[in-house]
Amino acid sequence: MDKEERQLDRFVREHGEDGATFAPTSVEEAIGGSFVETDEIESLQERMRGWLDVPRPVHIVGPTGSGKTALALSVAAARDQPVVWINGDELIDTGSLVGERSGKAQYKERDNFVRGVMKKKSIVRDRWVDNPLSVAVQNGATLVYNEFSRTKPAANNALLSVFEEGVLDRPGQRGQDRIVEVHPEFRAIFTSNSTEYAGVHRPQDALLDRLVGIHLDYYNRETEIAIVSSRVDEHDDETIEQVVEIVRELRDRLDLHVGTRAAVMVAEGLTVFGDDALVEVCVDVLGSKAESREEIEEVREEIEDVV
Ligand SMILES: Nc1ncnc2c1ncn2[C@@H]1O[C@H](COP(=O)(O)OP(=O)(O)OP(=O)(O)O)[C@@H](O)[C@H]1O
Repeated sequence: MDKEERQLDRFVREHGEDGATFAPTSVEEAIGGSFVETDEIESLQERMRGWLDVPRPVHIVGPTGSGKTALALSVAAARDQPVVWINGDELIDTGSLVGERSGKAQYKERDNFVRGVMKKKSIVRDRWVDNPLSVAVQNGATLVYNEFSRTKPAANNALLSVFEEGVLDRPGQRGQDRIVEVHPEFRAIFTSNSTEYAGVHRPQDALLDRLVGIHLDYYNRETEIAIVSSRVDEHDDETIEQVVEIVRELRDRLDLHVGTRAAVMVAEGLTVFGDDALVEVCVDVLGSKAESREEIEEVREEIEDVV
């Protein structure tokens, strides 16, 4: 294998034949456990499924750690179609959504034009790599575009013609390959964080105009108890209920986003440090959100008061 062949071989091993990476592949993989469905969650899933059936893309907006990603993946996974995942990022550009030319592909041609004399010819061409959006629209996949408002609006412009005209423009492609038809089974679910969404990352109105927006708050008490007990099985019901009560109370009192993830983490901490360490465990779980020593001391005081 020469150098170029080795590079190509490594690229294919890392990215697959078409260059696209898809991760995570299931809701269980994304949340590291089984997905809990309560009445509250089922009713949200039903609402999302209804809009996807219309078909309209769905945008879930909610605070950090409230369960947006898990919910989006659960609805995507329940459709009998492949799921394609994109994580929004400042560095994403049009090419990383719709495909681009990436490296070279080498093809070998053998000519046997004089009997017994073999001529080998190496042809090197630009290699076209489809990326998640172009893979999803062509294969009728359900696209889950997590935190899409972190991507610069200019890159997300590629989505406008997908929803409006049912075609995807791949500017790096030439001729008739440039425009691809959107597969009739293609659907899209977007998530974004309520604080970021309202701030500097607000996506262009032309895109928001084409999405149905479903605003999530933190789940109700019953759902949070069900989620925490599904994630940490070492505790009795009473301990789980206490953890959820404390987290919900801190959520109201503190000027921090205290999501369901925090409740799961507190329950995990108690399995290691024991129930007597409840205050310390809560301080550690919320500690990374406090910006100064003074703030963490205030957080500790509130925790002690609540516990
Ligand atoms: N229905 C559910 N079943 C089981 N666990 C869940 C469920 N919903 C949320 N969780 C738990 O809560 C955590 C947070 O959920 P998720 O990652 O979906 O939140 P998010 O709102 O997307 O967070 P972020 O804004 O940080 O991306 C998950 O890691 C998982 O532990």
